[in-house]
Amino acid sequence: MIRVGIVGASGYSGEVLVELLSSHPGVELAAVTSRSLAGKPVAEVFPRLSHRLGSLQFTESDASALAQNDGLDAVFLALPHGVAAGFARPLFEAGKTVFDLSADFRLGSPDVYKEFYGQDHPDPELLKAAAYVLPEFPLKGWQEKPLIACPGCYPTSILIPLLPLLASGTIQSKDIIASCMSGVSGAGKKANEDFSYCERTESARPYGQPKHRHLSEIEEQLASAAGSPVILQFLPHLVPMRRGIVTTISVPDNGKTAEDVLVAWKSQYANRPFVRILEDGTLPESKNVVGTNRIDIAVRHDARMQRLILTSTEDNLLKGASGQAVQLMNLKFGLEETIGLP
Ligand SMILES: NC(=O)C1=CN([C@@H]2O[C@H](COP(=O)(O)OP(=O)(O)OC[C@H]3O[C@@H](n4cnc5c(N)ncnc54)[C@H](OP(=O)(O)O)[C@@H]3O)[C@@H](O)[C@H]2O)C=CC1
Ligand SMILES: CC(=O)N[C@@H](CCC(=O)OP(=O)(O)O)C(=O)O
Repeated sequence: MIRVGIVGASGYSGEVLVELLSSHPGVELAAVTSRSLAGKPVAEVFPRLSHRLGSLQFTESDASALAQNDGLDAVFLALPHGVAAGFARPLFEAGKTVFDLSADFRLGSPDVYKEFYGQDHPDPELLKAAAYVLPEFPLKGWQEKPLIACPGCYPTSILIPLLPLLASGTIQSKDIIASCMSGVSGAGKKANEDFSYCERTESARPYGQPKHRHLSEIEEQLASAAGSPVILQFLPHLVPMRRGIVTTISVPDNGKTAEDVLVAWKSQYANRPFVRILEDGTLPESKNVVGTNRIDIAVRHDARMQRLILTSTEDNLLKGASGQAVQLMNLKFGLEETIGLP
């Protein structure tokens, strides 16, 4: 059994981690923390999961107490960026495996972090210990790293379609446009008028354009696959759904067809359980993946514009966050990749 803890479990991704890890057959959920819920039974806060939570209680989000807890092998950080790094350091020094859902260890350079996140990196030295891992496109040897940076939600929806195409030279690294729609849970559990029911129901809007913070992570990963710098236009939108991301990418066809894209995708994803390539004429739709750890992808060729259209959809809280983190835990600890995942 892997003994795990979740920090920041009162938030959206933390709750999904509680849901997944409390029913995972290879895991003992040993610690669940929150500043606002410390002392409360977890079963009382999440009644729909109460049948499998026993007498587990929320404890304070205290980094040194978690580091000193010999009953923990791995800890999931479901905390805001800037905060997560402060927890990662003591856990790392205590020899725990850390799965960080925030952006604190996703970038190679503290300068790029500062440019896109508007603050100094909290622990630049620790960046060297971290590995950014998209499970379908892993770096060699990542399992040896003690600190795993889980990819962001939008980045996952963009990288899965694009990485194999850039790595294989099917497309080139110029003039790529990604337009994405996210459900409101993507913003976290914010008590903010902009995310209230009346503001968001039946109303969608663009935001974060033209320089959303996820561009840094997306461009870094695309450049590493392409072997040269990549600049992307990223157009996020907030839409009235609870969960889900729908992404449409437009890219020059480089003389290639939809069939060429399918060949590159299949060679990368043929045996990957959570990537479904739609070849039956249907297009990705969020309702078909929400509640699962899957990402659906499809391609169309626009002969008039000489461009390829790549589409994807995922659940931002599963494949875009907590599901992907559990998938990474499975792989890191040598379990079957799909175990405990919907
Ligand atoms: N929502 C999504 O779709 C995705 C989120 N992520 C990332 O995962 C992380 C968590 O996101 P999400 O669950 O949405 O966020 P939420 O805002 O829903 O939850 C974050 C939790 O962190 C705790 N927290 C906040 N500030 C502090 C602090 N200073 N010290 C200790 N704990 C703190 C809070 O719990 P309390 O106040 O009870 O302690 C809060 O409930 C973020 O970094 C986010 O960017 C990644 C991919 C997708
Ligand atoms: C709808 C919405 O607001 N989404 C968030 C991104 C989701 C998220 O939490 O970002 P990470 O993947 O980096 O952790 C945003 O645009 O900032």
